[in-house]
Amino acid sequence: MAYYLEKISQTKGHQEILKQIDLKIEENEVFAILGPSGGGKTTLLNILAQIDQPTSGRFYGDNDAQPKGILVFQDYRLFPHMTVVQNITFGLKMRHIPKKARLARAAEIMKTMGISDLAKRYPDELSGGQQQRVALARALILKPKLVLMDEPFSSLDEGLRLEMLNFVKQLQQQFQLTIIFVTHYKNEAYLLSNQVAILIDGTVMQLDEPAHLEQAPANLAVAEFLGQANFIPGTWIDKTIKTAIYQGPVTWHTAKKPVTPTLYIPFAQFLQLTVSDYPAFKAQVLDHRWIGNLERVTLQVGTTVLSVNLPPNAVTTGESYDFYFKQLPVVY
Ligand SMILES: Nc1ncnc2c1ncn2[C@@H]1O[C@H](COP(=O)(O)OP(=O)(O)OP(=O)(O)O)[C@@H](O)[C@H]1O
Repeated sequence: MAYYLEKISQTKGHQEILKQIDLKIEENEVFAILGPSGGGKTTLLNILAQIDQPTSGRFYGDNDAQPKGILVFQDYRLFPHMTVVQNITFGLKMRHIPKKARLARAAEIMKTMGISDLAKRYPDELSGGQQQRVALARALILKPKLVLMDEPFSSLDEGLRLEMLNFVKQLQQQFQLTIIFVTHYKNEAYLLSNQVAILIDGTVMQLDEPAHLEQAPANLAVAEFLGQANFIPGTWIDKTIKTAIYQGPVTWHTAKKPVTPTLYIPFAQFLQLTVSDYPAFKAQVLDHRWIGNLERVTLQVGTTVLSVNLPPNAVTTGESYDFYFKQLPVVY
């Protein structure tokens, strides 16, 4: 079943927390809602979980059906007096699923999550990460129609968080689950979902693929939230922009030409040392640091300092280089 959010608004007191949210969530997909703190993510999930009523708008399934079988995944506490397999099969037992079928389903899910050998242990004999895996297995074994997850792994360290996200993805595919996943970490959203909705100030500001989001944020608010970019204020001189580091032609992704333009230079994929049709500026290298397969290079142009990602050993500290835009630079 696909799910539809139609013009959902929520007002509390005088505050308009959600403004006319329209979204469609396809069956068997992980749909990521990404946004800063206070953007309205939890308020929206509470409406989808039917804990709260919207001020206006509707949440419904195919053929106007009321969504059922919704599971909110947030409580990791395991039953301390039950073994791992008893914890995992508890929900199925409550639903009167026969023991043989319960154990078969538990065996399948435990195998996926690499916890088969923990089956007979009690929660206090497990590491934090193992407990998380059991909790995830215990929830998803119920094969809910729709799973809502509100920053479920935000308290975990990065390694464990990525591991849990991989399990979510695997279980989602194995059990054909529909998941709405809310987060303020863009990498989590990108890892889980091909379509990401950016929720800022109660408005879905962009619904897009991760790569396109980074290349062409819909507006300045989205670009600033996604971060990893330089924002240089400028003024118009006819159709060109004048900033402290660059003067020349630009383009914009917003519907209207911005009144006070801000030059947008993401760290990645916008600047290069190879000559192009779009000369940018001459800059001195202040610093360059290894960040995986690239280097984060700090540049100075006049009194402006900016950052850019370049291949390793492309530059030397103290030297000056001519930089070029890969394409016509963008303003917001
Ligand atoms: N009951 C309420 N009455 C008034 N304002 C509220 C109420 N609940 C939430 N808000 C406000 O609505 C806005 C959105 O809150 P919400 O918790 O949905 O955001 P969020 O994106 O989930 O943030 P976080 O990631 O910090 O949890 C915030 O400004 C919050 O202060």
